Amino acid sequence: MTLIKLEGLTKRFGGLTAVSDVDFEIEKGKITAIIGPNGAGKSTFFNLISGFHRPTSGSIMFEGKDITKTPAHIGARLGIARTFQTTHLFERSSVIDNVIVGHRLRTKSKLYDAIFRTRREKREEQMAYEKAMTALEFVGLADLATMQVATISQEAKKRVAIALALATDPKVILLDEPAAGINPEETDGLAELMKKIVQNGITVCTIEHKMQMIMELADQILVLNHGAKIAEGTPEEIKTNPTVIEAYLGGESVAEVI
Ligand SMILES: Nc1ncnc2c1ncn2[C@@H]1O[C@H](COP(=O)(O)OP(=O)(O)OP(=O)(O)O)[C@@H](O)[C@H]1O
Repeated sequence: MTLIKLEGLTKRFGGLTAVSDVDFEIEKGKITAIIGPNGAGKSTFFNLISGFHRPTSGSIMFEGKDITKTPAHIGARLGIARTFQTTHLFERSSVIDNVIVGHRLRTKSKLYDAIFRTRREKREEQMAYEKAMTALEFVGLADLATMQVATISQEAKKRVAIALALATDPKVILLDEPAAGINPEETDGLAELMKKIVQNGITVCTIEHKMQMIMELADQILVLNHGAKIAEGTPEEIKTNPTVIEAYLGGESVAEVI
């Protein structure tokens, strides 16, 4: 079943076409990977789906609804969550406070509520704490909840970034290079976490450069090059696709690389 349907998705920055006329469907309950060389348009593609950029043309349907012009905070409420680089975390705050802030940014209290401490505000504060704790337990970080982010490992920070997205109760989570900068063992741990997310009914869409991980993990892969879709398919199909081999790997012998 299709969760997100993209048609003719295009984003231009001045004269540069970062995403070019992409048709693609993200399947519900699956792990989809977006791959492609540096500058291929992967991050822009995520920014379009999550509403951080508005497409120049084309459309985005989410659960059959047109969300092409929906801004990010509304997209988050509809159930689209994305992770950011770990550099976006507040290093001097605790792990749990980081997750709570992430959740609060997406909940309803307005400044008025915060100042006058309305009942809704207090209720939301309690809810945010509980959501944050549940998300931390889910990603295996409950023990680190009160630690300052600056003192935890890079891998734990990656998990905090994921917890932050999970705390918003998403239907789909967009992961931006979750395994960048961590060792192979930790990469395996993150792959397990992605499987667990999907098993819990949340669709996963990930940008990742670690090919071995993607080939073992993804159900479907979208390959972008210069903003355009050059291939889509299962890992097996992508591994042997001559266009992918040529464009993505510069014609290198493929077998060892993928
Ligand atoms: N806000 C922006 N303004 C202008 N150009 C941009 C902007 N964001 C991205 N670009 C350009 O769009 C192209 C695609 O960039 P994007 O970051 O989406 O690629 P990517 O595949 O995520 O790359 P990487 O793997 O290096 O992160 C690049 O040429 C980039 O310089």
